[in-house]
Amino acid sequence: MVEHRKPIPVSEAVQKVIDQAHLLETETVPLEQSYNRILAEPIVAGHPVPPFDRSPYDGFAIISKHSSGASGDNRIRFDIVDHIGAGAVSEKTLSGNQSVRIMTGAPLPENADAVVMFEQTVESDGFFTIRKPFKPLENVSLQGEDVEQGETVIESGNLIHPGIVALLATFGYATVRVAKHPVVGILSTGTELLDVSEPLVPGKIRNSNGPMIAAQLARMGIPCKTYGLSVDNLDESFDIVKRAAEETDCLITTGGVSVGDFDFLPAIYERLGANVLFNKVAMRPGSVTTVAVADGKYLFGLSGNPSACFTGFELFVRPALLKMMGAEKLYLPHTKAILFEDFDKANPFTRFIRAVYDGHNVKPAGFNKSNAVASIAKGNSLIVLPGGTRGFKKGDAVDVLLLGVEEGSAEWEL
Ligand SMILES: Nc1nc2c(c(=O)[nH]1)N[C@H]1C(S)=C(S)[C@@H](COP(=O)(O)OP(=O)(O)OC[C@H]3O[C@@H](n4cnc5c(N)ncnc54)[C@H](O)[C@@H]3O)O[C@H]1N2
Ligand code: MOO
Ligand SMILES: [Mg+2]
Repeated sequence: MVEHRKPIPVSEAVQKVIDQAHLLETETVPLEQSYNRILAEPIVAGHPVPPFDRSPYDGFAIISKHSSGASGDNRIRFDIVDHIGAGAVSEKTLSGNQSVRIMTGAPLPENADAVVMFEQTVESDGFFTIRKPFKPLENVSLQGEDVEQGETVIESGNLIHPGIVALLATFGYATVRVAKHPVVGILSTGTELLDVSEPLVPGKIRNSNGPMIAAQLARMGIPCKTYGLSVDNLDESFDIVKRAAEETDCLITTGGVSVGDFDFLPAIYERLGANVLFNKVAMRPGSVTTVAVADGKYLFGLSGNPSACFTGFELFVRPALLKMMGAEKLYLPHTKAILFEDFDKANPFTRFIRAVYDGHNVKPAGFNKSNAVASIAKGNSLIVLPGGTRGFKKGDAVDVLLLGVEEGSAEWEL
């Protein structure tokens, strides 16, 4: 008799999954290898930025009070007593109408408190004149105006993106403490599966899920072990899953999780004594997505249908791996967008539709069945339509989850 499974809401399923995450250890990597890793220490400013008062322009450093009263009819003259570029420090201490010719990034000389841009002067040999008064600190980048010494600028748990790399470099982090990567395995199950280099033969298809998931992991900067293909045979599949689970923190299988005669993952979980968190989610595609935990290891049983498999990774695997790495922002970023075409199908379950989002409008990325592959290739986002609804019209505001965006969201907003 066919097993009847009880679907649970997507948000509950996501919560159940991340609740099982155990924190991985940390390691130190060279700054050049830190991109896309999860920061495992706060970035604390070891010095102010900028570290000294400096000129933001190419021009002349002056004492502002000596410019008072300057006008078109009363040009005020300053003598040039020194000349410095960025990297040099002037030995001069200004007094009266003295000035230093100074380039962008150079520290202000002693007593100077304003900078006149070249464009604001008329220059002659050894002096220049100006036609407007300057205020104290006019055209000065003050020490610490960007970051104060001792400030925690970025908290632990953030993803290291290029801006964070710049900040790390600013403070001299030649090495950075980051979360270790989880060891993730991928096993594609299905007697029908061929390797990508094999020619098609009747009844068979090429394995697209395995390479797709490896790329989804690569997008997160996470390497993987691939366990290749396994035929739908309980004993054989059990042996591979058992070994793979021992060798990894997280094993992702695809296929074999539904109620078919050759869907063996449910039996494998049982034989392993795994704790099945759920085996039915109120979502389409991916309703049969199953997640289990055995000996502290995640076993993600993603559906074999490519669109369901893709969605299952983004919704469940991604936040779980991020949580293991101590990340703060676990979820795909969410936005609202305007539906660009009618969507008349009923949504008994929450529906995730591969879609193209252009910053304002969103529309389904073509053929949108669970077994579709082209719409995964064309989409850059997922439209989310709540369960129990139907009849969305062009012009309606809908929820959208963005794919492939560096910075995630700290909240599950759906
Ligand atoms: N009687 C029922 N039948 C089905 C149900 C159900 O509730 N009752 N659920 C359907 C839903 S929904 C889905 S989704 C699929 C899920 O099936 P499985 O996860 O067990 O996956 P398979 O049966 O192994 O494969 C499904 C489909 O995907 C193709 N596939 C598998 N692996 C790959 C791969 N690595 N690369 C590309 N394509 C792959 C496979 O050939 C099948 O066409 O079950 C429904 N049935
Ligand atoms: O699990 Mo299936 O993908 O809902 O269509
Ligand atoms: Mg099946």
